[in-house]
Amino acid sequence: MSTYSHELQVAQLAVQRAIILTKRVFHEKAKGTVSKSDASPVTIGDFGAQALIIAALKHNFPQDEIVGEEDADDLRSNAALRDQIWDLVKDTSLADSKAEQTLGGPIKSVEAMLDTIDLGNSSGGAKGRIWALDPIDGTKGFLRGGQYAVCLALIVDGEVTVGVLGCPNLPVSDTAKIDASIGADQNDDEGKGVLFSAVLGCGATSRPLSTGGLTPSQPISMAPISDITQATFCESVEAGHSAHDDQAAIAQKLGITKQSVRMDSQAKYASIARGAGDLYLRLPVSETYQEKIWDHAAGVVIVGEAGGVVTDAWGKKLDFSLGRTLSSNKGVVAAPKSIYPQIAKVVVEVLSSK
Ligand SMILES: Nc1ncnc2c1ncn2[C@@H]1O[C@H](COP(=O)(O)O)[C@@H](OP(=O)(O)O)[C@H]1O
Ligand SMILES: [Mg+2]
Ligand SMILES: [Mg+2]
Ligand SMILES: [Mg+2]
Repeated sequence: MSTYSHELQVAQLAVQRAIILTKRVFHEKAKGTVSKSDASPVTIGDFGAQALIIAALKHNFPQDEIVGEEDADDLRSNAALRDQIWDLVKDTSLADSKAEQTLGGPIKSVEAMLDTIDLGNSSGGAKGRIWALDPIDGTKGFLRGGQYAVCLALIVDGEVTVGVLGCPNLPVSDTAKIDASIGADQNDDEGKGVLFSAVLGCGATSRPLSTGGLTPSQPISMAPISDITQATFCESVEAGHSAHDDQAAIAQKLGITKQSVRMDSQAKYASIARGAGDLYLRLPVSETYQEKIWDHAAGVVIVGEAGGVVTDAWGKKLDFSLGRTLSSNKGVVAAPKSIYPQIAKVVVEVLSSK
């Protein structure tokens, strides 16, 4: 077995199992949404997926730390919400019994579920093995019926080493370039659901999601691009998460004529890694906001292994060793190696002229 193959296998199966749960919630009208202290939304899907994934990690790697986005505080004071989540969690398992066994089987009780969710409370850091978990990335997209991703990465001594992104609403077929329709109204499951993975130094792959064991994978790589004016660039749907105006100015300076493709979540990283789009721009909207490690860890290693470069808006490598946030970075730029220098230069020009 090659290095990290067990970690990769567990991470892929854990994400795949969690997506069985998130898809059930996605297709329901009432998603059990509560508002967090920063006014952002969280749903029963986020809590349930975090419980299932942490349970699988703790079963296989009891010593590892976990930085998970959610905690169980709201559930300890809200019995109705807690019971709704438990109903989903206790009934979610992989259809392949060997795969389910690998993950340690079901969580034993509602109390164990709450404690498991709270195991995502690591403060992160530069030493040892730390998993970064975003149980639903793009919660606003999830609520809107758009793209979302279940994201898991292993950080070893501050370096992202394994990354897995489950994207239930991306098309299995990677032949088509993405367009504006990818961002919205994904209510039909037909031909959708992709699991992306990478191990540092070993390349990136994709495979169709399943509800049992892992399906065969294929290598992925970014699209070769010589003429930057033909590039497709991706950005968030939410104007509150990245600066649409700065991104439009950068695209214009680069001579990009195509409309940007707006989609929620790390599905943007996945889409450029498989060559369905070319660039991902995430310019900061606020001086004070610090990007969260779970919003980027998996995407960064997948894009890197697919032949891309990911830095912050000033060309600095993203530093995952500083805790739960990327406190020394601002914004994100992701692009194929060949055109990255051209883009980085224009990003700095646009930011400096403000
Ligand atoms: N002001 C801000 N700037 C950048 N990112 C923000 C932000 N406020 C929230 N976010 C993050 O943006 C993520 C979604 O990114 P995107 O816009 O690419 O879909 C959210 O993840 P969650 O949905 O997991 O909470 C959240 O962590
Ligand atoms: Mg959130
Ligand atoms: Mg997120
Ligand atoms: Mg999230």
